[in-house]
Amino acid sequence: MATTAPTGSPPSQPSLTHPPPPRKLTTVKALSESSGLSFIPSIYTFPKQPYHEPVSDTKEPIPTIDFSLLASSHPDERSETIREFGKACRDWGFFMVTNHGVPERMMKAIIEACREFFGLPEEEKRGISIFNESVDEILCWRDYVKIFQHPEFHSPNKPPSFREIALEYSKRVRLVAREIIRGISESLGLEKDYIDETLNLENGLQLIAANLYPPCPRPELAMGLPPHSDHGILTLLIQNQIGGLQVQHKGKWVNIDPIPNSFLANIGDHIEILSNGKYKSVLHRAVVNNRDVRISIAVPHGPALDAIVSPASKLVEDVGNL
Ligand SMILES: O=C(O)CCC(=O)C(=O)O
Ligand SMILES: [Fe+2]
Repeated sequence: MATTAPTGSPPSQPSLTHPPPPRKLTTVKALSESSGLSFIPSIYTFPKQPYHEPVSDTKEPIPTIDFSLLASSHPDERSETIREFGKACRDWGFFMVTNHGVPERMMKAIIEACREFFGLPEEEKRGISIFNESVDEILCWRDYVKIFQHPEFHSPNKPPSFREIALEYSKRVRLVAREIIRGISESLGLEKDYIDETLNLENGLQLIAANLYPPCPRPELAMGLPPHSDHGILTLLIQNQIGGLQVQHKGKWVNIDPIPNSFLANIGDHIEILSNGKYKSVLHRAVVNNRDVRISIAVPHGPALDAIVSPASKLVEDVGNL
C-alpha cells in the first residue's frame, strides 16, 4: 500500500493540501486512469475517524441460506429455512443466498454490461451516470449509476445489449427477492404474504444500482462508499469477486467475501420499521484497493411509492405483551 508523499511535495505537507482534480476529469475512473497518479486529490480524502476503525478478525461466518429449500416438498425443510432467515436477520441483517435459480450467465452478463457502460466515453454517460457522490464535501472513490427497473423499466441505450440483459436480470432477481421477503414475513410470525401485500410489492420499487470502484493509489485515505444502511425492504447484491464490502457486526467491521454465484442479501430500513425494530437495517460500507477494479451491482427492492410503512400491529402487540 503506497504511503509516500508525492514526488516534489515538501516532507511536512499533509496530504489534505493536494490540489483539486483537474476540471476535465469527471469520473473517478478517468481520474484513476490518469497517468502517474500517485496521490489522491484532497477532496477524496476522508477524515481518519470513523472510517478507519479496525476490522474484525471474526471467524464467525456470515449466514448462508439455501434458497431452493423454500420450495422443498418437505415442510420441515421450509420451516427450518424460515428459522434461518429469522436468525440471520436478527444476528447480522445480512446473509448469503445460494441455489437461487438465477443463471450464472445472467449474473456475469449484467456485470459485463455495467462494466461496458462505465467504459463508455464520458460524453455518452453524462446525464445518466452519477460520477461522484459527496459526503460533507468529500467525494467517494466510486462512479455509480442508478436505474429504475420497476414499476417502470428504464435503461440506458448504450451499450446496446444493456436493455435486454437488465430487463431479464431484474425480472429474475425480483422473483427471488419476493420469495425471500415471504420467508422474512413468516420468520417474523406474520402471514407469508403480509409484507408483499401491505407494501404492495406488485407495484414495488426496484432499481439497479451499479458501482464501479477504480484502483486507488491511496486506498487508506479514500472511501468507496461510506457507512450507510439501505432504504427499502431487501437488497440483493453481486460483485466481480473483488473484495471491498464491509458489514458492521457486533460493533466491528467485517470483511465480506461472497460465495461465487450467490447473492448477498441485506434487509433495509423499511423492514426495521415494519418489524418494529426486531430486525435492524445494518450499516455497511465499501473500501477500495490499489490493484483491481471492483464492480458491485446492488438491486434494492422497496415498497410501492404510495405504500405507507408502519410497524406490523401484531409485532406491536407482541411487545405490549412482554
Ligand atoms: O459496493 C458494495 O459492495 C456496496 C454497495 C452498497 O452498499 C449500495 O449500493 O448500497
Ligand atoms: Fe448499501
